[in-house]
Amino acid sequence: MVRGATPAAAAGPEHVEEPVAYDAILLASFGGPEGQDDVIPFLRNVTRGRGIPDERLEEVAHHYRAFGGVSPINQQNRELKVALEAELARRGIELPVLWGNRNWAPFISDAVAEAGERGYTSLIAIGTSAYSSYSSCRQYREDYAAALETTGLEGTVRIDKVRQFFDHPGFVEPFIEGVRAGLAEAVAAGHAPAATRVLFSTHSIPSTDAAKSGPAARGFGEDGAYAAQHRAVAEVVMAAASDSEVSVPWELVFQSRSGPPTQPWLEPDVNDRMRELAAEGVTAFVIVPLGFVSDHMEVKWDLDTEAMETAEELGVFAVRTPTPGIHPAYVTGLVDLVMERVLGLPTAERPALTELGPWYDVCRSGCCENVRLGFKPALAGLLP
Ligand SMILES: CC1=C(CCC(=O)O)c2cc3nc(cc4[nH]c(cc5[nH]c(cc1n2)c(C)c5CCC(=O)O)c(CCC(=O)O)c4C)C(CCC(=O)O)=C3C
Ligand SMILES: [Fe+2]
Repeated sequence: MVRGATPAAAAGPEHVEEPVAYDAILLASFGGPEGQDDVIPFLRNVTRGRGIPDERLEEVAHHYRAFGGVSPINQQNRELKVALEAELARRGIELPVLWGNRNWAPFISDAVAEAGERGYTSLIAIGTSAYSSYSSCRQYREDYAAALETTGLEGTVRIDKVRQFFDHPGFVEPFIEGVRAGLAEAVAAGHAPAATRVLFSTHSIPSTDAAKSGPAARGFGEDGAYAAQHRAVAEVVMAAASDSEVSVPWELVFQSRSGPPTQPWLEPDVNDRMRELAAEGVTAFVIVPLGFVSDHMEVKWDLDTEAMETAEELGVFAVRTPTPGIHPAYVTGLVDLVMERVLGLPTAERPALTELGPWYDVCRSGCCENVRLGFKPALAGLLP
């Protein structure tokens, strides 16, 4: 329900829900392997039912193998959990944090089973993904529904989720600091603003997923809310991080594409674009992992390894700016996102740095559907 006739509320569908006295926070993430023997079973979990070609699986396995079969993501989530617990304690908020993953132990269903054992009946989920798309939003909502089914807790435990937080100041602030520092480095290395590019990089997704991202009724165009949200956040970051007299051009690029070559995914690829721009005379790149919350494998391999090799090959300057990780602004922001639901804050009191937000507490019907995989039950969404 919307309280107060705020312009945002008046303009669109209801964005905010009634307050709820949640019992616990469900920190939900992707999960990753923690040893060589985990790699293939993990990749089978990730690609279940998707027909990703074996060559690609081998290729991805190779990325993990190069790091001893260990993805950094689980350790990063353990650290995030500890940081959230510290911030909750500091603010005197008595909400335990349960952590579970989509593709590796501890699984989301393990965390939900534990909630059931402890007698919790309402959970507020934080998915470690900021934007709207099937992979970054709806699939988590499907996982919550599946976890309640697996554990037999349907009808006993309620799971809500915090809004997608792409434009929440706590998520955006670390990127602003990173771009400011990255631009300063490029200048210090003697690169002119006109010969410098800020490349905001995010996970490529199939064009069909992009088109379906966000509520259809809002008409985000062929790349959907996913691309619109990234562009809007990039504008905010550039405005806040740039010197008012000097303007450095920026672009949105994509990385970590998979799937068959015949299937269209969002482009351009970060490496391809670096090559084109270098040929046009660009000498410095500030690469911003805008689509990622922490330095997991997509960042460590696709940016820190591959994109840096591309830069070396081209003989250009490149710096990769930090992800939010456990930046205090991000951790505080995540707790704020939980508390706006506990308190049932009206739209006008919910911080959002772009005109696209604050995003919905409950996703609109049909939002972020996957036309390739078909319909699966999902929580925290309006029914058709
Ligand atoms: C939008 C998006 C995010 C959100 C950004 C975020 O949440 O941060 C994300 C996160 C992640 N993706 C990850 C890993 C993988 N993603 C895969 C496959 C895919 N991801 C996709 C999209 C996304 N993925 C898509 C459309 C596919 C193809 C499958 C399909 O057809 O729909 C595959 C399978 C092999 C391959 O295809 O590459 C792997 C191994 C990891 C873990 C990294 C680690 O271990 O540290 C993380 C955090
Ligand atoms: Fe992925």
